[in-house]
Amino acid sequence: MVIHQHLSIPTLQFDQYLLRLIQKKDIKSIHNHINDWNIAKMLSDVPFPYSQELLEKWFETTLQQIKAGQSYHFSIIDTQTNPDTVVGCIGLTLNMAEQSAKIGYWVAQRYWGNNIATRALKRLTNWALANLNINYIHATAADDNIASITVLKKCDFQPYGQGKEKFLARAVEQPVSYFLLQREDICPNNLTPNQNIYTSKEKKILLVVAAALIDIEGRLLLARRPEGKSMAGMWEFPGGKVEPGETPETALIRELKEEINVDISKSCLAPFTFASHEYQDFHLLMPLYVCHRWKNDPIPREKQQLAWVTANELDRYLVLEADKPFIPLLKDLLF
Ligand SMILES: Nc1nc2c([nH]c(=O)n2[C@@H]2O[C@H](COP(=O)(O)OP(=O)(O)OP(=O)(O)O)[C@@H](O)[C@H]2O)c(=O)[nH]1
Repeated sequence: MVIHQHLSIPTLQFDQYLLRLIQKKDIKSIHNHINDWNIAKMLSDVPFPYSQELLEKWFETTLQQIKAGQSYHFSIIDTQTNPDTVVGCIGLTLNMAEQSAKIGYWVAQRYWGNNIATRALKRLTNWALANLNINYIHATAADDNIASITVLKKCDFQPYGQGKEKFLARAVEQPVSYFLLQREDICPNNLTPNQNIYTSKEKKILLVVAAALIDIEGRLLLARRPEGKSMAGMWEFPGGKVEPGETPETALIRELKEEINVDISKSCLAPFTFASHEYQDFHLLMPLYVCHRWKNDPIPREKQQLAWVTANELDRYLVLEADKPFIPLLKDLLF
């Protein structure tokens, strides 16, 4: 799988609700909900009244953007009432050059007070930072939109500035606040408790082993940390912690089998370089081995995405901080 190819976009569930991509059959319901002054006045690009014709045009453009992998717009569905009951919408528009996305959402007035926006925002931001090629998500809220500002703060968005923006429904410029959510805000690279910790006077040292698997076409295998793990969405080299009683090589052979189902023998592991990197809570010491031979095609066994990457493509992948010094060395090796 290559990261700029389009993802298969899942349906994202939370409690009794789900987020599924917008569909044409939602138009009528969305039109009814959004044609409400209390909703329209808070959305900068929604006029009031909002004609169905204009909404249909927005739908067409948005569906094209979704097809092109440039945006992700979901209807929020309440599964307990009716599988077609739309209670609101939430959408992300990507800025590929900045590796960022802008998020916007609304919930129909009759469903207010159920914490739906907060839960939908958490669900979508967690998924997006783990699965899209982005580093941060930003949002804008009108300063009188106290409910939305509260939702953003509950979801760990940090305020980073203020400005003025035109709101179509109000036909005036409106003071707004800007908010930002970075990967580190939702999943810091914390140390998970493990026996493999050597205490130094300063920081605990964590010994991890990793492999650069290179195939016959000269491509390198990267794995993406899945949703739920610290630093979800960042790319890394397959591997893991050295357990008590293991050598680095036996640990790596075990990890590669567990994570990607490949069988490797010790003689195929060539020490290449190492990382010695200070994270906030621990100091990582990580030998990196190069390997050209193994048995079985790598398959993701821990819900992680895998990517075979050429030297030219390497810079597009957001790798963990400790791995950054590996990239120029590996490019030299692959070219
Ligand atoms: N496997 C691997 N880990 C890396 C790399 N770079 C890097 O900083 N690490 C760090 O080394 C540690 C690896 O531990 P791990 O793979 O066993 O554990 P994990 O955090 O994925 O999950 P877990 O502790 O819940 O099992 C993590 O803190 C990870 O952030 C890398 O290229 N490969």
